[in-house]
Amino acid sequence: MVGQNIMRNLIVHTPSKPGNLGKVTTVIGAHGGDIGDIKTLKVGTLTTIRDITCTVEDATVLDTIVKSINALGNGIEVRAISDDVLKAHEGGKIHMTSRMDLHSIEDLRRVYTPGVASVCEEIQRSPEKASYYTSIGNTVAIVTDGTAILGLGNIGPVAGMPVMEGKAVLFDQLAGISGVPILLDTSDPDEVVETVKHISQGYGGILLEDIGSPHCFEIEERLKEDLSIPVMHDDQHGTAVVTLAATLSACRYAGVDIKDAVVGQIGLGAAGLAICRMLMAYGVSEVYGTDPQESAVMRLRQYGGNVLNSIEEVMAHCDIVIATTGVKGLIDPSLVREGQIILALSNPYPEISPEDAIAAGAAYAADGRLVNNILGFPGIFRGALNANAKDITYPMLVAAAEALVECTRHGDLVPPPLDHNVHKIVAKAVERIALKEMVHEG
Ligand SMILES: NC(=O)c1ccc[n+]([C@@H]2O[C@H](COP(=O)([O-])OP(=O)(O)OC[C@H]3O[C@@H](n4cnc5c(N)ncnc54)[C@H](O)[C@@H]3O)[C@@H](O)[C@H]2O)c1
Ligand SMILES: O=C(O)C[C@H](O)C(=O)O
Ligand SMILES: [Mg+2]
Repeated sequence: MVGQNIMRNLIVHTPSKPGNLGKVTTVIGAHGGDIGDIKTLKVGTLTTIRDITCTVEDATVLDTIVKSINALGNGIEVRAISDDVLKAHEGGKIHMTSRMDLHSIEDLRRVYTPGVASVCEEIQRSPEKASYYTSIGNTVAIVTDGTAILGLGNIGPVAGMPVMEGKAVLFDQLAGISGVPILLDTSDPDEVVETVKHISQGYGGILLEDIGSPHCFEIEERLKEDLSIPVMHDDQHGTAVVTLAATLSACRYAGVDIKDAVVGQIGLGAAGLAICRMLMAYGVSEVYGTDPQESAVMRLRQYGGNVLNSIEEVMAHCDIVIATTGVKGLIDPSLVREGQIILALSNPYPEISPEDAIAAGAAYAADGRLVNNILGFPGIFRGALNANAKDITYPMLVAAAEALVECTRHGDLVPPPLDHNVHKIVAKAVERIALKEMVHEG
């Protein structure tokens, strides 16, 4: 559903009689509202109160829905509309907490002065003990310059903070990692690299997030080169891992060897170029891409990809089409061919909705809510930190993608993002490869 832009909660009162909820949901659906959760807040003898989560295209549609529900009459009424998304963000989504309780002066002396001094000295004598006696080894900096926040563009790091806090929530809940947002007021690669290098000793890893192309490429390459902790640009490699997993599953259902698949990538920025590179490195021989920016197209050529001139050409030529342009509704349903696989991954709005793609003949279709790097970065970093890896390598990323395929139920493209077991399996697979690589190096 392209354009399902706003989510609101409708507090609806109905007389406590069967059939009234049905009337309300019918009205919402008839006007194009997408119903999420329905919570019953109160069942009284006379009145039932429900909280209905509803996603709609814009405020006008919402207004029409509310008026139409109220027009049902007979005591059916929308009593309040609340914005639960904004409410959930009040005060921010994260908070640094202590792992120790302070109950006594003794606790204080152990946790803080003077006891703490001996731990400082211990680390001074043996710096490697910092990973044991501090939280550094389990903390990842989430670094952004705010230049490519989702598909919203260059809205700046402060406006992008809710996304960074979101990534920290996912790190914590899915991988037990502390994620600390770092907002940079510069996009200059020299300055970004210098700044991140200067703060890096406080972290076990660096997740670069929503840094736009092309400067993201240089920044990531230089930081990987200069730092001896794992560095990964999520929008490049986290996305590529999950997309490879989805592509592997899709090929399996279509009975096609991924190496023989004809893949087209629309948008060759951070996500798109990394997806192409990942698929080519995995052995897909026919990878095509398109992008209005000549420099983006040149980069694809450099890595051995083929260039097509338009979206129409990609849609006409490729069996699997992946889009990461940030442009809502870019793919016209008339371009979709029977049996095609369409992954329209831009957030918050896909290039074509899965429903429209399927209706137009696609065999499989997904958007960026489903095929999302949430399935990649938490487990990848958990595995890398567990192994004490100095880098995140291509074999570690492939292991993550293959672990995701293993966890995918038949008929789905990727596993459910909130299944903690999935993230554990990804982490284990990444850790195994990291340890193997370290043995080879050592
Ligand atoms: N689902 C996920 O997990 C996931 C992960 C990363 C990025 N994304 C989404 O992908 C989108 C792009 O992110 P990014 O970090 O790669 O941004 P980016 O700015 O680096 O890249 C966007 C690219 O799309 C190109 N583009 C714009 N209009 C186009 C058009 N009409 N045809 C072809 N190409 C076009 C641009 O020239 C640019 O090269 C965003 O919406 C983001 O939310 C999704
Ligand atoms: O944040 C997401 O949902 C995925 C991705 O990192 C994006 O930028 O869209
Ligand atoms: Mg991102």
